[in-house]
Amino acid sequence: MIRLQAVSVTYPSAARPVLRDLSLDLHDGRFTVVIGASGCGKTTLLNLIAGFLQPTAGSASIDGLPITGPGAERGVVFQSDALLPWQNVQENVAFGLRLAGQSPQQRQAKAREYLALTGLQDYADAAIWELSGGMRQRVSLARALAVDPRFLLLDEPLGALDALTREQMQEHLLQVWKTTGKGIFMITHSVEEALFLATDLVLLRARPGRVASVRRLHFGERFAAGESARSIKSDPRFVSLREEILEQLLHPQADDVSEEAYS
Ligand SMILES: Nc1ncnc2c1ncn2[C@@H]1O[C@H](COP(=O)(O)OP(=O)(O)OP(=O)(O)O)[C@@H](O)[C@H]1O
Repeated sequence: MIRLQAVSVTYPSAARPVLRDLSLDLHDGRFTVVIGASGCGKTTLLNLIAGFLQPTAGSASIDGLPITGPGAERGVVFQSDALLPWQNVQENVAFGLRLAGQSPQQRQAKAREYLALTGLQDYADAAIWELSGGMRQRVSLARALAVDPRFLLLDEPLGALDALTREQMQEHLLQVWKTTGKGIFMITHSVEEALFLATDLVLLRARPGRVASVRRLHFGERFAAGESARSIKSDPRFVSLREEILEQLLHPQADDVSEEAYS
């Protein structure tokens, strides 16, 4: 488990903390989604978990050991895909494996496995510029998965995609989550996306960033168990919760921190 305990972050150039006294647990195998107003500190939170940033106060740990930097058990996928345009799809997926010292045969086998998992088995030899935005994000996902991290950290990975591709990618992410059993931590600006994917939905308050609520949800689990996305997204409980969270984002109230459970 990854644990943030009473973390605060103040950037050297800033007078006020971006995150203050924030505590959050990320459980193995669960899909934690963070939503909050622009600038409330979501990426800062991800950077803490990834080990790119150290807290000014409080602690970030994995299995009780301090997070002191990036680690192979935490794979990161950014909004812009950061693929290497001079390498083909398979070489991009195998990139981390080469850094890990694996042989060319091992790299090829692993890359093929994760290309199949992300539905790109027919594109191993394709150039990056030949791919659509959704396919590029799937290559990024395959590259992060190939080094077999315990947790995937996704910073608004679907933000640049058109609406239809985005819905398809949401379904794809749930399938990958179900197949691999990885813990996922994801940032999104879409309330509907957050509700559909999350087992743990974290709402952040702004200035300074802190946890307003953590909800346990089961909509993504229902999709993983075979229910259709349309049926889930039109479920009255889904619709009313979407409106409730939108209202909380648009008109934040007092700083009550709550733990709630929804089906
Ligand atoms: N390296 C930095 N130095 C100084 N200030 C920073 C730095 N990185 C982020 N900030 C500031 O911290 C605040 C939170 O930024 P962050 O990117 O974490 O928020 P966010 O919720 O991810 O935003 P968005 O939803 O717009 O992507 C912003 O006001 C931002 O300007």
